[in-house]
Amino acid sequence: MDIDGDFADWDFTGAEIAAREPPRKSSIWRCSVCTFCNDKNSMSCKICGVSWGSFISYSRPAEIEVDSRPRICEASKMAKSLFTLEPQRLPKSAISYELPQSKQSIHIVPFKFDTPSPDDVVSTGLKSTRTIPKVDTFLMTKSPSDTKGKEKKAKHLFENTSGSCSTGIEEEAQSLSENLQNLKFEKDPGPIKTKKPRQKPQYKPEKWMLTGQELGLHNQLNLAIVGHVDSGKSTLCGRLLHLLGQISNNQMRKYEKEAKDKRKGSFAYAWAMDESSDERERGVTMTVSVKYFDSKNYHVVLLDSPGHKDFVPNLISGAAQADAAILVIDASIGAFEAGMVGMTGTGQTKEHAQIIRSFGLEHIIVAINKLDSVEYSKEIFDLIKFQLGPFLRSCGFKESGLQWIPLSAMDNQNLIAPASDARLSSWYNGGCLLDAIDSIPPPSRDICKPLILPICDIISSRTLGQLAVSGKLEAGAIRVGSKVIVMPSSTTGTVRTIEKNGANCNVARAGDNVCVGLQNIEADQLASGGTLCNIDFPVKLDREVCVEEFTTCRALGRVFLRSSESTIAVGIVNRIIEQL
Ligand SMILES: Nc1nc2c(ncn2[C@@H]2O[C@H](COP(=O)(O)OP(=O)(O)OP(=O)(O)O)[C@@H](O)[C@H]2O)c(=O)[nH]1
Repeated sequence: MDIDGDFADWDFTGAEIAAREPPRKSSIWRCSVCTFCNDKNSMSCKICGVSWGSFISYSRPAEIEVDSRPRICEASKMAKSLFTLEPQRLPKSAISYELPQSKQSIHIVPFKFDTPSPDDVVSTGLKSTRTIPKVDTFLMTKSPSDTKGKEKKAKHLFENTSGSCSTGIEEEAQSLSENLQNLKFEKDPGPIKTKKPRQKPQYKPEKWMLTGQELGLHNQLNLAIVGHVDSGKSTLCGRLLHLLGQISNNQMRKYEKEAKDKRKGSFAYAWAMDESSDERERGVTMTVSVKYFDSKNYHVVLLDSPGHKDFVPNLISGAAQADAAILVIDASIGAFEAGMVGMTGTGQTKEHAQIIRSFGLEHIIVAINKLDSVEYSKEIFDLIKFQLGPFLRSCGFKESGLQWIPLSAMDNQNLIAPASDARLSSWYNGGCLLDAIDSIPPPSRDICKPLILPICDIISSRTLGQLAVSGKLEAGAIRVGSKVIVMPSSTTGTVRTIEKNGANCNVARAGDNVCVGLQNIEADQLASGGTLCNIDFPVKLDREVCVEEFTTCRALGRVFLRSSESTIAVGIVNRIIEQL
């Protein structure tokens, strides 16, 4: 696979990275992301801009045992640093060093965290600003033939400046030379011999697949609810469902009583979403909980995601199914900051925003919650907007894709109607949360393409039969009796039942979240991460993971690499190369 994206040291082991981090007493420090040797006085890396200071604010990394040897999970630290960059500390323009003796100048372009999203790159042709000019930044070259000359050049710079100046240029030249020595050059494998991509026959959708969209019946909006742990996501969802009649008063009274009996009275609304006893006991969402309500414009599927960092993989499976998101921010004192950075670098606000943008989501409602705990302060609302806005824009969200809604889920302020509390209504006269949801533009659906249903979960239920899979239809349509092929096991089966929005139905189309009961398939032929496909149009494969080129199917063209419980790289599949 040829993968494009933002990568953070994912090709090194934690121990290797640890070995490379210089002791602070040295005259240089080596950037753990790009390995560039920086002057001791530089607070951020001159190549990639990662802040040295951001590493030291973390507590000592956990040691884990691998093959009976202790290993330090430094990769996790590196990844965290990506999400805790402080933009104002990055060098804003290219840095030029004049080396007077050699009459040479070195021009270094700073790292910018404003890479266009994969969607922008593909659909608008935008390019990342984080490119490094070949001629100027010779340290980044990997061609062995280039290297000899450039190594000479660096040594020459070092020799010419050594001992003759005391301005830091000597150290700079030394670090250049060291950087060259530390680069490992792989033998150039030469051009890769590839087969031409297989020509697929043209797909023609059948009539029954199209009707829903043509009649305008299909306004489903899959809405992921994300945000730092305890920001109030489940409470917000529970409140909305109760206000919109999806939870009866009787049911709500039952939740209140049960929560009170367990001394967790404040979690009554969250209990509507967190249904497992483990989740209720711990007061923490662990899996993505799915509920529905109807707004003026949409049939909304709420995907309440876990906020705790241990459950980010579950959040990813929720984000993968979403069309838009609500990012919930806790406005209470200290909580917003914890979500952004946290004392131990565990703030999930940034990571979640990155993840949802990487899944191509363009519309995000920032719900600034718990304003009741700060007297509905306009200053706090503005401050959060001021601090979070630039970060969201740097992730690739456009101004037009962002909506900022002040609210209190607990006090029912500004959820489905304008705020009644004068402390909020005195300064806010914009729309409520439900208006913001209705103003999200309708998502486009690939109904006219062959079926693609990535499998999120394998489930067994009485109504669906012994074997069923759940997930969101990314493309095409499916109906009871459809023959499907399961990839990567390449086994065929028949759709026995379809469950959508908790009820049985006969047809489901792109955009629907469904549970599909299957027959004539064995359990060991199904796995999460696999894909149900049209029998004549299976996804291309050369090993046991289902991917498609991004331009063909966005959902199967995205790649996330996670290590030590952190997202360390995101990217897209540009090309699937079949080696001869
Ligand atoms: N004061 C105040 N407290 C709130 C509000 N919304 C939620 N809470 C409280 O915040 C705590 C956490 O709420 P949850 O809804 O479980 O938070 P969460 O984000 O779903 O938690 P995870 O899914 O575990 O990350 C509970 O004690 C809630 O009562 C609010 O608007 N105001």
